[in-house]
Amino acid sequence: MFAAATVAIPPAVSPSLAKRNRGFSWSCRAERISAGYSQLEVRKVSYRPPGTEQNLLNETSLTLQEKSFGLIFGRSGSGKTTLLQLLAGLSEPTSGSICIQKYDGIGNPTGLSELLTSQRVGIVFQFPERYFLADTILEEITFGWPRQKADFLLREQLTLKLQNAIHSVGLNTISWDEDPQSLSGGFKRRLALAIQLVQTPDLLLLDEPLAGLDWKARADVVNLLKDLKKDHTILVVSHDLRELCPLVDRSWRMEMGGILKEEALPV
Ligand SMILES: Nc1ncnc2c1ncn2[C@@H]1O[C@H](COP(=O)(O)OP(=O)(O)OP(=O)(O)O)[C@@H](O)[C@H]1O
Repeated sequence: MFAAATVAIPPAVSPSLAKRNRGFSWSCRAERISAGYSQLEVRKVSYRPPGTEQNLLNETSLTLQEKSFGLIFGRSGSGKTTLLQLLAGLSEPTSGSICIQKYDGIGNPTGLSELLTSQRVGIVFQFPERYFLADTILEEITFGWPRQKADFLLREQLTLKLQNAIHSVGLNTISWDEDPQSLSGGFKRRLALAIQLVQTPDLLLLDEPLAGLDWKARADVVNLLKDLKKDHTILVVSHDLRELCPLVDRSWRMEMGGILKEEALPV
């Protein structure tokens, strides 16, 4: 199940977005070359939904370096989507933490780790197109953008990023006046990705990005993810291991009860 009501809606633009753009950038290429790298660190995260008796996740840990592609696979109901929801800040871990840690060129941590905030994460849930709300592509992407006069600068920044996002998902050949529902399956997924990319997330989470697409659209989305991987840190939950295998840098199997083990893809 996916908490899909948020799918088509770009995360509300908050002051922390502007702050993030002025401050630390996880994806700063120059810094990475001269002074090491940053990575996502999920540290012994357990999760028990309020009012329930059982943990859905049990001391889940993983690390994923910036600009890497991670894939989590495993049986239905094992807790994969639950983990993505925690990473996106939609629920809070019962224990453990989710951080970004910087390292120097020889792998020593530099400074304190920072908690991963929801403003730094973009998430595309399964079947995102089911939740498109607007009549045009432009309205769909700008839905939820600040409308107040005082937010003019923020809107201007988002507009600049919009061009990049549209270009990076290959939607630039399509009129922004088109109805999102008239797009092909593959282009609907592109639109869902563009909505998230406008917010320049440090981490992009995708839940079953190939689900429900025909073979052509699946190949298109795989190629798109290959391109996005050059500039983004991507963590995917999927059952489509064979198609995604060439992109994967690290993979984990989730077992029932939310137990995560690093393991090569069984393909
Ligand atoms: N809020 C909740 N309260 C209680 N149980 C929940 C809650 N949310 C999810 N679950 C249960 O937790 C388990 C893990 O669900 P989750 O959707 O994370 O699995 P999944 O591995 O993503 O499955 P799939 O591959 O089918 O998408 C399921 O048994 C689900 O019914």
